[in-house]
Amino acid sequence: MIRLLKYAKKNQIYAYIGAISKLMEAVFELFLPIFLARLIDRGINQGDTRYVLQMGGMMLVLSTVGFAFAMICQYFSSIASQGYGTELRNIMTKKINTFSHKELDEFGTATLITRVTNDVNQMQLALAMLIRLVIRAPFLSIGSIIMALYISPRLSLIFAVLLPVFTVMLGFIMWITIPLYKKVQVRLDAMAQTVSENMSGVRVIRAFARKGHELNRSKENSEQLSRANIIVNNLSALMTPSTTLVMNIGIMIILYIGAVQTNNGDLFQGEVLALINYMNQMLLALIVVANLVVIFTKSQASASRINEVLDTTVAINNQSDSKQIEVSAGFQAKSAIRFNHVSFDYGKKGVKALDTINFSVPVGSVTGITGPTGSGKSSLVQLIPRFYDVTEGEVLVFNQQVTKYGLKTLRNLIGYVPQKNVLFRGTIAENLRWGKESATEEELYAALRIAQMDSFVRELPSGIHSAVSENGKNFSGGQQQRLTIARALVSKPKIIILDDSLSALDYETDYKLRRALKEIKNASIIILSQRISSIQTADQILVMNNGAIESSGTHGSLLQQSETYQKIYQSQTDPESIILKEEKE
Ligand SMILES: Nc1ncnc2c1ncn2[C@@H]1O[C@H](COP(=O)(O)OP(=O)(O)OP(=O)(O)O)[C@@H](O)[C@H]1O
Repeated sequence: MIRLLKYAKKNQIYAYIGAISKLMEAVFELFLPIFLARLIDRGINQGDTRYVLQMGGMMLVLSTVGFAFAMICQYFSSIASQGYGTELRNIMTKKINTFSHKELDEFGTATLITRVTNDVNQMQLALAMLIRLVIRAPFLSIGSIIMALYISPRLSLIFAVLLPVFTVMLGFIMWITIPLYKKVQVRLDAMAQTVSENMSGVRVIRAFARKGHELNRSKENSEQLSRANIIVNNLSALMTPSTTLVMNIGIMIILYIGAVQTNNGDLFQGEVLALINYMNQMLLALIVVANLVVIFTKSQASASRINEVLDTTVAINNQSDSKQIEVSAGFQAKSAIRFNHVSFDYGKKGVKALDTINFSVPVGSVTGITGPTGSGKSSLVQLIPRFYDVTEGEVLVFNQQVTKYGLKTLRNLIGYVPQKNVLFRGTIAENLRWGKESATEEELYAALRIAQMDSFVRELPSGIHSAVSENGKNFSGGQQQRLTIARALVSKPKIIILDDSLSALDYETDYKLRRALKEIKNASIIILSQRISSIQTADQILVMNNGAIESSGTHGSLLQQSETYQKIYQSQTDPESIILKEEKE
C-alpha cells in the first residue's frame, strides 16, 4: 500500500495542506474545554458577566476558526485523493494496454474492471482518511491526556486505567473483524465477477435458456456476500455499545471523584466538565484510529490487487517505434511473412498449440489457411502482429524479425480482422477511423467499397455518420463482419489477415469481397477459413492439423495429395457423404 503512495506525489502539496488544516482544527478543538472550564468556574460561579462574554466569544472564535480549517482540509483532501485515484486509474489503464493477449487471458476482463474501479476507489478513500485522520487522531488523544494532566494530575490517573482497557477492547474487536473484512472483500470480488460475466454474456445466457442457472449463481454469490457482511457488521456494531459503556463508566468515575474533590475545594466544577470532555475526545480519537485500521485493512487487499497488475511482467517487450527506414527497406523483400521453425504454447508446458511451422507468404499473394477446428489457425496468425510471442523459432515480416519492430509500426503494417466482431458505440465513421484517425470520408468509403458495404451505408439516412450501438448490435452478423473488415482496410495495410472473417457472408458477397481485396496493389493477404470456397482461388493453401502444417499447395494439388483437405472439401460439396457416414454409424 505504501508503494502506491508514490502516485499521490503529484498532489502531495494538497495532501499536506489538508493534513495540516486538520491538525489546526484539532488544536482549536483541544482548547475549547479549557475555556469552557474558565467560563463556568470564574464567569458563572463568580457572576462575572463580562468574563462569561469574553470566554464565550473566545470559544466562538475558536470554533469558527476550527470550522474554517475543517473546510480547508475537506477541500484539499478531496483534490488530493481524487487526483490520486485518477493517477492510479491512468497508470493501470496504461499498463493494461501494454498487456499481450497472454496477460489478458490470465487476468480476465471482469477482474481487471473491478481492479481499475472498486480497488482504486478504496485506495482513494484510504488516502482521504489518511489525510483527515492520521495526524488528527493521535494528536487529539495525546493532547487530551496532556490537557487532563494540566487540569488535575490525580484525576488523570483514570485516563491511565481507561486507555489500556479501551485499547484492548478495540484491539479484540478488530482482531476478530479484520479477517472477516478480508472475506467480505473476496466475496465482493466473486459477486462483481459474476455480474460482469452475466452482463457481457446476457444474449448467450438467454439463448441457452440458462437464465435460471445464472440467477441461482448470482443469488448464491449475493447470499454469501450478505452472510459475510451480516457477521462482520454485527461484530463491528459491538464497537459502539462497548465503547459507550467504557466512556460512561469513565464519566461516572470522574463525576464521583471530581465531586469529592470539588467539595474539598481541590477542583472546580468547570474543570470536572473539561476532564469529561477530554476523556471523550481521547476515546473518540481511539475509535477513529480503529476505523482507520479497518479501512487500511480493506485497502491493503485492494493495494495488493492493484500491485499485481502493475507488477505484471509483460510477455511482449516493445521496441521503439523509430524503425521506419528499416521497414521501408524491407518492402523490397520477396516475402511479406516468413515463419522459420515456429513453435508456440499458451504457457502450458508440453502442450504445443503450434509445432515447427515453416512457410512464407510472397508479397502480393493470397494465402488460405484451413484445417479442423482447434488445429491452430488463429494461434498461427496471432503471432504475426505479436499478440503472442513464439516459444521457439522466428516470425519475419518483410525480412525483419517481428520482435525488432516497434509494436505500433508492426501493427500499422497489418490489417487484422479477428474472428469475433468488435465494434464500438459511436458512428460508422468513428469506428472506421480506428484504422486511421485522419482518414477522409473518401478513404472510408473506399474501404467500405472493398468490404462490400458502401452501397448499404450510403442508403442509411445518416450514411457514414449513422449510429453504431454497443458491440454493433444494430447490424447483422454479416454487416458487422464487413464493417470490421472495412476498418482494417482504411489504413491501407500491406498485410491483410482475415481470421474466419467471411463466415457470415453469403457466397456471392464473399466472392466479390475477395476479388476486391485482390485489387489492392501489393497487399499480401491471409484468409483463414473452414469454407473451401473462400480459399480455393488462393495462391497457396496451408492445411493445418494438430498445430502443424500437414500439407500445402494449391486447391488442385491439395485435392490430389491431402486427405484432410479432401475430407473438408467433400463435407462441403457433398454433404450427403457425411449424412451417409452418419447413417452407417
Ligand atoms: N487463449 C488461449 N489460451 C489457451 N489455449 C488456447 C487459447 N486459444 C487457443 N488455445 C488452444 O490452442 C489450440 C489451437 O486453437 P486455435 O484457436 O488456434 O484453433 P483454430 O484452428 O483457429 O480453431 P477454430 O477454427 O475453432 O477457430 C486449441 O487447442 C485451443 O484450445
